[in-house]
Amino acid sequence: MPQSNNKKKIIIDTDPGIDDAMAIFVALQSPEVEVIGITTIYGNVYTTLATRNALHLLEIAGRTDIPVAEGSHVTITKGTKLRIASFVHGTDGLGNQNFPPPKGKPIEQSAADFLIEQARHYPGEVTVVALGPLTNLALAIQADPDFTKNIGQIALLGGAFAVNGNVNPAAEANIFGDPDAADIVFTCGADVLAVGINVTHQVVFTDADRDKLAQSSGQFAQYLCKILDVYFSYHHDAYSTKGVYLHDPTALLAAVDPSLITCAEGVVRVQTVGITRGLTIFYNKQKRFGEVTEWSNKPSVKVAVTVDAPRIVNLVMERLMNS
Ligand SMILES: O=c1[nH]cnc2c1ncn2[C@@H]1O[C@H](CO)[C@@H](O)[C@H]1O
Repeated sequence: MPQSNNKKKIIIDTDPGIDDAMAIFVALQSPEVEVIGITTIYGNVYTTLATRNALHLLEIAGRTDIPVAEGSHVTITKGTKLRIASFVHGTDGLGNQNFPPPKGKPIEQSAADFLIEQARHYPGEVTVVALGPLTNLALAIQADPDFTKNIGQIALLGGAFAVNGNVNPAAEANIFGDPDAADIVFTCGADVLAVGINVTHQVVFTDADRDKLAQSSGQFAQYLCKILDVYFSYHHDAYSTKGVYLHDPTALLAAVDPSLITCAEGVVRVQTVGITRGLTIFYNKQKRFGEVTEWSNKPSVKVAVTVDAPRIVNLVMERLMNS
């Protein structure tokens, strides 16, 4: 597919994952977007499998021109006790389909080095859409003092702002995966947009939507219908919603078209210890506190507060069916 220069350059940092696969396909089908790379991380699966799945998805899409850079296998504090959500996505991360291994290989560069290099190469132009724990971004921020200036935007799927989490009542899965990294990203001073489950839980892809997708001859539609079963079963068991949450496609589309959401601006800090580890606390700057707090003098970020869910579901459907 020929790429023109006025497209938004996007790197997808991802742990595929069924809704990650949807987001990747939607991105590849979005005329406003040029996917310049995929970086991988643990979360829905371990990093090695995330890399394998990213390469596989690009092969399915016929887009092996897009580089895949493998990310960290451990948290920013070198933690190895990772929480892997195979119960949401299947043990292979893609609905227990046991696809053959991809032919391609990741590039030599690490995810963090790739992020640093691309941000430096296209200053102010690259959007990172982060769909997993934020370790790679935190590593890039720590390794290169210019990264936060060079990066255009960090649009992340993470957090549960003033609602319960999905790992436990406090924490959302991506932030819980590496709370220290998340706190580094939220306070780094870059243009950060957080799309949390307070918003994505409003974007439901129903059983009827899936039936419609199944009737389409679109190649991405057909592929996704094979892998979606496990994701639907999990949602039927865990929630009383008749459908699945479109977490990752919502974050991707919000980064591409900000008119799909409204945001509040303020400072976000992340709880890194204790029973509320992974909790995201947003300070709206309405009260001038008498004393210095952990939120004082920290840069503001944007947090999504409302979403045009019908328009997102339509966009996802349209782009997957026309493939
Ligand atoms: O209940 C859950 N536990 C762990 N991970 C989940 C759950 N539901 C969805 N996700 C995964 O984590 C991100 C959203 O938090 C999404 O990427 C989704 O695939």
